[in-house]
Order: sequence, then C-alpha cells, then structure tokens
Amino acid sequence: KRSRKASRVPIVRPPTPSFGPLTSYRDALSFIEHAPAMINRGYELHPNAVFRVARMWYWEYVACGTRLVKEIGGLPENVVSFTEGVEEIVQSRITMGHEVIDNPYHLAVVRTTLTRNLHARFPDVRDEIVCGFDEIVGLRTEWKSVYVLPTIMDIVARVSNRLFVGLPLCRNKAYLDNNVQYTIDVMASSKNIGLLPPFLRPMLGPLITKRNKSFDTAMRLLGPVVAERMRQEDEYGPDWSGKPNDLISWILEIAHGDNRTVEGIVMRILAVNMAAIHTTSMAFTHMLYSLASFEPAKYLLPMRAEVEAVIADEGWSKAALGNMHLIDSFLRESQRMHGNGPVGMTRRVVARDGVTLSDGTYLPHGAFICVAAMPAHVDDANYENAKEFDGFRFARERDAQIAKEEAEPSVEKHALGRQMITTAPDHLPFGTGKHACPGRFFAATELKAMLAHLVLNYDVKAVVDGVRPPDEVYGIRINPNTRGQVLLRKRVE
Ligand code: HEM
Repeated sequence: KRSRKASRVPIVRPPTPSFGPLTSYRDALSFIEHAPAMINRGYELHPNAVFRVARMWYWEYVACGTRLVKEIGGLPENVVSFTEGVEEIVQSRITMGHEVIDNPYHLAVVRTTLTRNLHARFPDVRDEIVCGFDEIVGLRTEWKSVYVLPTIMDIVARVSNRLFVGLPLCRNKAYLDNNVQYTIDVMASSKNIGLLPPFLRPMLGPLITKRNKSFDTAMRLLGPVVAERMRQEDEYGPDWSGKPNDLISWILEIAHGDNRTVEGIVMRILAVNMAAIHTTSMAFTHMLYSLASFEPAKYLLPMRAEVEAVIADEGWSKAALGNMHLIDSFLRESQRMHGNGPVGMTRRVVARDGVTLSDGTYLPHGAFICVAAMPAHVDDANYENAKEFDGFRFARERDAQIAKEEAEPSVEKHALGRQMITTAPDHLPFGTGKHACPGRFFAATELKAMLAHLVLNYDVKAVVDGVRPPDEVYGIRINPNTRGQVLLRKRVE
C-alpha cells in the first residue's frame, strides 16, 4: 500500500524515448547530462509539489516551493537524515572515513567557537589574504592571464588554514597541496563510487579513493603540531598562556576520552578543510568569472569606491565588511545565479514507516528527498527579472529597507534579511533550516574580504570580452569551469 502511495508521485523524464523495463536506468544515465533541464521542467510542471527523477540505484524525490522547502529544512534527523544524504552525494564514509561521519563532535566547533572568533581573528585572515594574493597572483602592471580555480583554491586553502592551524603551517606548500588534493579527490572519487551498485561500494570504494594517502600526509605534517599542542596542554593546563586561538585548540577543548587522539583530530581538521575549501573556492571562482565579464564601470569601480570609503572611515575589520553593501550584494547575487547545482538539501528518509509531507506526499523509508534550489533562485515569482544577473539588487533592496525603517520606526525590521549569510527558501546556496551551513559566517567573511582586496588592488577583465567560461555540469553538480582564465593586473588608477 505504501509503495502504491509513493508511486503516485509524478515522474519527470529526459527527452529520450522510453526503453521498456530498462527505461529508468537509461533515464538515470541521461540525468547525468540533463539534470539542470530536467529539474527545471519538474519545477515548471509541479511548482508547489514533489516530483521524482530516476537515479541509477533509486528514485530521487524533488520538493518545490517555499512551503515544502521550509518543511524539509525543519524535519528532524531521525525522520530525514542529513548525514545519510551527504553519504550518498560524497560517499563520505568511504572518502572521508566513518569515524568523522559517525562521531562528528567537531561540528560543534564550526557552529559556535569558530564563528565567535571571527572578529578576533580577522586581522590574521586579512594578513593572509594580502600575502596570499601577493605571492600567488602577484602585482604586475601588465595584464596576466590566471587559471582561476586552482589559483583561488590555493589562496582559500591558505587563508582558511591561517584560522585552522595558524602560522607557519598555513604557508607550508606540501600541507596546503595535500588539503586541496584531498578536496579534489573526495569530489572526483565520490562521483565514481556513486556509479557502483551500493553493495559493491564498501569493497571497491577504498580502491578508488586516495583518502589513506591524504591522511598519511596530513599525519606527517599536521600530526606533530597537534601532538605538541596536546603535550603543552598536559604540561601547562588547558588555558596555558600563549595558547593559539585556532581550530586545533578549539577542537582540543571538546575532545575528551577516546576522542582525544592525534589521528582523530587530524582527520577532523582534514574534514573541515574539505567542507571549506571546495565550496568557498567555487563561490569565488563563479563570482570572478561574472565580474570579469562586465565593463569595470558597472560593478568593479563602484565596489572599489565603496571599499575605499569604508576603509578610510573604519580601517580593515570584520565590522567594516558589514558596511560594504555592494560587495555583499555582488557575492549573494553570484551565489543566487551560480549556486551549488539544480538541487540542494539532499536527505534520506530514515523513519521506519517513511514520512508523509504536509501536502500528502508519502516518501518511503530509504528514499532520497532534495529541494529544487536553482529553479527557485531564478523564478520571477521570487525575484524581479530573476533570470538576469543584477549584482547590486540586494544592496538596493537593503538600502531601501534601511531608509524605510529609519523613516517609520514601526516598520518591521528586516534590513539584514537579504545579506549574504541569510538563508531563505528562495536562496539556498547554504541550504536552510536545521542543517544550514554553519561555516557560512566564516565563508562570507573570507569571500567578502577577498573580493574587497581584489577590487581595491586589481583590474579584472575576461579573456574574451563579455564572455564567462561555461559551467561544467555532471548530474546535480554544477562547477565553475575548472580550466577557465581571467586577466588580472595591478590597478592603474
Ligand atoms: C561559500 C562557501 C560555502 C558554501 C556554499 C557551503 C554550503 C553548504 C551547504 C549547501 C551545506 C548543506 C546544507 C543543507 O543540506 O541543508 C553545508 C553544510 C556544512 N558546511 Fe558549508 N558551505 C560553505 C563554506 C563552509 C565552510 C567555510 C565551512 C567550515 C569552516 C563549512 C562547513 C560546513 C559543515 C560542517 C556543514 C554540515 C552541517 C551539518 O552537519 O549540519 N562550510 N555547507
């Protein structure tokens, strides 16, 4: 009876003829190429409902519309599991290790301590951005063509690790390369492991991933630093003077008993690197391709003027970033137009009896449910001229709201409602609800400080005027072009 109820959910198929009993397998292969178009079609046909698409080994249910997105974001872990959803997408137990996934005590640090320390650690983050750009991009007055993604990954790895492990390790090339390579390997190997039937994954998956090699390198380079910190704590107590204010110390504060091992802590720092480097680098790369494709007068010069004015008034600080509305808006708009992919917030139904959503849709135990993210981002019902890139739309909205709130004190206060870190059912680059990205406060600080530094110090243009290197699509993953370039030079005026 339950399976009959689940099969009432409409199917969206690719534009290929059916293939008898093998249709769903063939559709699943087509999905790899046509995912964005199929999700868009499903959203058009079922804007406030659930539809499903065939994946290689299961049906993927896709929820559309504000009400259902909110509902899914709020469902508890014992009904729909975030962890099991991530497991399917990045094959995390194989690519990252089951210890990290089944005992993720380090997440509490990302949710609280890391974010709380962003003000205090901002000068270091800023210092690393300046050194990182100087050393990796350079400051020459003639145009230089730069491969964007690898360059930005190197800078993001370095800046993130200034906060995670501090100097001098955050500038150690072998350590940084290992983190970047690990991030790339997790994404690449999970793609291949996901094509295997689930019963073969535990057997063949470990042969595909290079996790052990990355872990051994991390143990060699980071292990001694963690061991020395543990020794210092044992000798001088938990609050020894001179204790670095970084991720190693924050994790040690909560790692007790069996969790307090060098291996366990190194593995978790590697996992946080993985969550931070890939996503942040993708976001900056997308943004830079867009910035380069417009005339400087449209976006670059107004943002430069804003940064100059704010810095002249307040100097460089996290609070000053809060007053850079154009910078914030441009990044948010870039994430809206070039988010993580057509769908997001993948969860697996773990409630034994399945779950029935508020619209009556029944999802059986074991089903995968996600939300149509990109179609919501470009829906005219949610945004004016939604399909157009309008870099300053959120700054205009925010400034109008601030003016309104100042003029009428009784007006509901939501001027911050459209800033970069704010999630919404129509803005899902960081997800929304219970599992909304806890690293987004750091990511936003890092991205805004990097963009402010870039527009202040560099001129930017596309290799071919007005042209953005095309995105790379593989199923539900949309990445910025991995071989794309832009031209950079030291600013001339
Ligand atoms: C632009 C950069 C980033 C983007 C676009 C991004 C995006 C996301 C998304 C979409 C999710 C899942 C949300 C859901 O399914 O509901 C997530 C979760 C997560 N992110 Fe991020 N992220 C970014 C940066 C970071 C950084 C810098 C860190 C760490 C410092 C981080 C740590 C995490 C963690 C630990 C989770 C899992 C949360 C949980 O278990 O509840 N992210 N992120």
